[in-house]
Amino acid sequence: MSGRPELDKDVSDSELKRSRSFSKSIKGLFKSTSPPRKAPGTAESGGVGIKASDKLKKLAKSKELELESKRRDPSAIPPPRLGDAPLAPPAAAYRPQNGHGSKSARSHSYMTDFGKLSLTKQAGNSNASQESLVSNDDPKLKAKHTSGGKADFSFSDGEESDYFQPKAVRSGVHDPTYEESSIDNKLAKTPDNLRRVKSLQRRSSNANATSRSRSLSSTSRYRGRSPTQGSSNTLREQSEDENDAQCVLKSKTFMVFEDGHHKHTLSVTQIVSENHDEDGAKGKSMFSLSGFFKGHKDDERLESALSLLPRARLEFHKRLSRIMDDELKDENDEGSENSSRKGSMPQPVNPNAAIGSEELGMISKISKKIHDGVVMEGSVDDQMAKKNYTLFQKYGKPVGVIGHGAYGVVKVCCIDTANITDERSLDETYVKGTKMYYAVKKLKPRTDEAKEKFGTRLTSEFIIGHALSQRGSEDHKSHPNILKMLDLMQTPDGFVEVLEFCPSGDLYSLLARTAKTGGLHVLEADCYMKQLLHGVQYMHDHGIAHCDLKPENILFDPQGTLKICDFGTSCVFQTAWEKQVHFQSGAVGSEPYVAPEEFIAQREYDPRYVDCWSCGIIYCTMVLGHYLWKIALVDKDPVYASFIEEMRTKREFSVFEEMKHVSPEVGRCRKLCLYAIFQWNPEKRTSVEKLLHSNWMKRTWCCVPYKSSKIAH
Ligand SMILES: Nc1ncnc2c1ncn2[C@@H]1O[C@H](COP(=O)(O)OP(=O)(O)OP(=O)(O)O)[C@@H](O)[C@H]1O
Repeated sequence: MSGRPELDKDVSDSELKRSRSFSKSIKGLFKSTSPPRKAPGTAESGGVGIKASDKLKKLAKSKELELESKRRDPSAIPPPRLGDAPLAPPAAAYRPQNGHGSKSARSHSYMTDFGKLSLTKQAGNSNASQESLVSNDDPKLKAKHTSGGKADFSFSDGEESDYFQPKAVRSGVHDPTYEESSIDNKLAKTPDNLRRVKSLQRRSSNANATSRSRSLSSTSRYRGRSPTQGSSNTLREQSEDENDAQCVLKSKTFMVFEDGHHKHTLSVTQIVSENHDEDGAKGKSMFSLSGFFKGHKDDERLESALSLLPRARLEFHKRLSRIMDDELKDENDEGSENSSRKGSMPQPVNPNAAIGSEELGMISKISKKIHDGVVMEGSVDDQMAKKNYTLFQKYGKPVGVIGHGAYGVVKVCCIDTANITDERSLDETYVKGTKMYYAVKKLKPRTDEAKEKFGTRLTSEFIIGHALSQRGSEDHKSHPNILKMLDLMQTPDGFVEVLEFCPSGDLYSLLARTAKTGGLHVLEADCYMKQLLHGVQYMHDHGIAHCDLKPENILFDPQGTLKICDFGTSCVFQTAWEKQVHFQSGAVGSEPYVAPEEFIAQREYDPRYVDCWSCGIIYCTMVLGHYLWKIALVDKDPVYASFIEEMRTKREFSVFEEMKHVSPEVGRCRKLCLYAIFQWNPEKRTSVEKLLHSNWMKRTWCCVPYKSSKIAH
């Protein structure tokens, strides 16, 4: 998302291009050009899958142990090699500039929009605000981990053995009575607190039931602990919280209770609190003529938008198979050249992949639409109108503008379910009272953009988003941390995507808002990190890497459920027909979040490890309140250069060493994870999956229960 000025102007100046496009990956399905690659973290040789089979795992075990012992060697981060230009600058480039030596680098800040706090000041502030909780830490634990200073660049033995953990943790329901050393649990150890925890757990299940008011699709297996809104529910829960557990920390966006649980209290955009009439006009400010004339013509075009998806709400795969069949039928009719394609379609070997034959059919259909241009000049296609609701009929009228993207405006549409008389299924989104809100993102080619490029971007963004939205579990429910892509509609002058609406904005805005008050609380950041990792892992499980993870592409609902969005530059590293992981080359994304291997010319990299790096940077941005560095190139960024230098000479990085946590033990686990993430050599880097199994994440209280996730909670 780039609907706002970038954090740093330089970032947009040097826009990074994508070397391996989505379409290229798709083309590669039938005519594979790149040989199967062995991905780091996969044990299989030859046809490499995301995960090694059990048998192969056993076979590889001895090798893994050997590798593991090597990884524990502090020299795992090698010094930059001269051969690795541009990562290896002349020696002078390593020298601290402007006084930003290894220590003073901490006071260097690239901070622009988040506020003018330097790192030193920021750390000081947040430490002070968190001090009250530190005293609750178990002194035994403190003593136990006094050694926890130096980085060993890997997880401790405990991290690995905890992989096979008791059911209570694996179930995905956070069980504070299990996690011995978590700060949350320590706080919950007194009989009084245990009683409160039980009461909270009971309430949690009640809340799950009431949360249905939030979404009309009540079958979702992923449900947040607290109901979205519906003022009575919110008020009831709030008062129960206050009765049951005393609030020990409160900020504008976050509350921590003495028993360790927390609650996010994100503000909601004004658009949803305004009262809109049937025509989408605001109840009070009806005479805002400028607004009326500005949006009017545009809205007219939106009104006639029709879905490119079939109307009937069949099961996802049936729905898409139908498109596929139609498409193949069309192609067969067109000529004998294509007629053999159906028969020669390879059998899927990877059922988890988000991109399968259904998506391929959709890509073909959408690409054709884009290529043929606008077919609905000025009026609604009669045939389609019979089958389809228009945008206004299905998603309501626009009630406001939520953002300006690089490719068009993002509007909010609202439909009052009380006025719906026919039988129809409604897509899951933000609900307030009887009103449902959708984000409607207009997509049109930039003036200088070639049709083909626009087509690639559109299909990438929509197909990947839509496929991920539908494949959350066995019963095709979505994942809580992936923004739902609900529909793609065609207007007389372009296309619009209909998205689940997130009324609490994006992480970038949240960081900007909270910068004045000391930034996010560390427990708040930890919870978001855990959600982010879950969302990214889910993408990776389905053969997709995001490749542009940054605060602008992370949205929130008011309860703090994090949603990853914007799949326009995502990479399909594995489709339904592939066992191997496809690597890519060339830098993609925003500079501060781009992993170092992406800058190495001609070097192919595993996109999953790039996502892992970006998650680490996002986390640091959340806790520091500013970028960790401007770009991961030693000759361009003195802070990154000092990171490399400090790691080489001292095997630690002062910024990570000085990051405070409310629990020293959790802080120690976190530090190990940070060192494991920021391995500039991707082959030595940890993975998102390993991070989710780390002691840091296991000790992190997360407010989203991942019931059907295979990842331990
Ligand atoms: N579903 C949504 N709910 C709430 N706000 C949204 C939603 N989608 C987008 N926004 C807001 O609109 C702004 C612009 O979004 P958009 O996706 O167009 O950005 P973009 O990155 O420029 O797009 P693109 O990457 O396609 O160029 C975002 O900054 C975000 O805050």
